[in-house]
Amino acid sequence: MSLIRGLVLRSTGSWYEVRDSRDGHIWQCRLKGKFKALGLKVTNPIAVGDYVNFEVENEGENFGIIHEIVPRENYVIRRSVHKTAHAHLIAANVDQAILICTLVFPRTSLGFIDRFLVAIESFRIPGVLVFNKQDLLNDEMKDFQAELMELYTGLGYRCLTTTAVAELGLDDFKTLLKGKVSLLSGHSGVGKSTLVNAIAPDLDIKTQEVSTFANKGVHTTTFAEMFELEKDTFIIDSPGIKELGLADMEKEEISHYFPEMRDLLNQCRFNNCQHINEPGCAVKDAVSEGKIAMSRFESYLSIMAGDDNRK
Ligand SMILES: Nc1nc2c(ncn2[C@@H]2O[C@H](COP(=O)(O)OP(=O)(O)OP(=O)(O)O)[C@@H](O)[C@H]2O)c(=O)[nH]1
Ligand SMILES: [Zn+2]
Repeated sequence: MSLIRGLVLRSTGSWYEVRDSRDGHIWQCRLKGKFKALGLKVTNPIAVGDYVNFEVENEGENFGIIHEIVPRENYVIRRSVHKTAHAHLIAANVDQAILICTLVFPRTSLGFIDRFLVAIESFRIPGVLVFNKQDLLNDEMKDFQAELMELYTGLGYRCLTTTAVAELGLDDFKTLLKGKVSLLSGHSGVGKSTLVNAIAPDLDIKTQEVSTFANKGVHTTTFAEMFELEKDTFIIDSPGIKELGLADMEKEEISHYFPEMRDLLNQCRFNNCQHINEPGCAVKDAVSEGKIAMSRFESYLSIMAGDDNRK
C-alpha cells in the first residue's frame, strides 16, 4: 500500500483536514485504529503543521486514514496548570512566532511581550514583533517604540512596523511570511485580522472555538487553524497568548529563556542562584550596569513570582 504525504491544516480532535503535498488537494482524514503517537504526553496526538503519511480510504469522497506522523522540527503546547494532566498540542513545525503588538488602542504591555518571548524561546522557535497602528503614535510614543525595537532587535528578535489600515509596511510583512509557517498571536484588537486581510483579502481568519467533552465534565478546547496565503506560505492563527502559557514552567528554566541572561548564568556566586536578591549575582550586576534592560528584569521577576501571565 502506498502512503501519501500531507500537511495537517485543521483538526477537530477526531477529523483532520490534510493538504496533499503533491497537488494541494484537501483530504478528510481520521487516525488508523492502532495509531502510534510520538511519545509526547498530550491530549491530542496530531496538531496543525504536522506532516503525516496517509492511506486513501475513498478517493471519490476524499477520505483518508493517517498511518504515521513525520518527526517534528518543533512544537507548541499549552502546558497544563496541573502537573499530572496532559498538555494540549497547539501546532507543529513552526518556522517563526509573530506577536502583533500596539503601543496604543490597546497597549501591549512589555510584560506581555516578554512572556510571549519566553514561551517561544522554550519551544525554540524564532520570535518576531510587529508593531502595528503606527498612525496612532505621537512623537513621544514613537521614541519609546524606537527604544523597544532597538532592545528587542539586540536580543535577536526581528521587529517590523505596520499600519494595517493605511496599508503601510505590508510589503515587509509579506516578505516576513513568505515561504514560512508562521504562528500569529496578539491581543484582541491589535489588528491581526486587518493585517492578514490586507495581504490576503480572500481569507477569513476567525479563530474557531470547539467544545469537546472529556471524561470529567465539559472542556472548551481551542484548536488552531492553518491557512495557506500563497504557495508554501502558511499562517497559523493561534488562539492567543494564554495558549502559550508558562503555567508549568520550572523556575530554574525561566532565566534560560532570556537570551541576555543565558551567558551570565554560570557566573553567579551560587549555582542555584535565582537572580532575585542573592549576593554575587551576575544577572543583577548586569542590570545595574545597564547591560540588561530594567523592563526585561522586571518581567523576569514577575514571571518568577508566578504573576498571572494572561495580561
Ligand atoms: N488606526 C489604526 N487602526 C487599526 C490598524 N489596524 C487595525 N486597526 C483597527 O483596529 C481594530 C481592531 O482590528 P482587528 O483587525 O479586528 O483586530 P484583531 O487583532 O484581529 O482582533 P480580534 O479580531 O478581536 O482578534 C479595527 O477597528 C481596525 O480597523 C492600524 O494600523 N491603525
Ligand atoms: Zn544570579
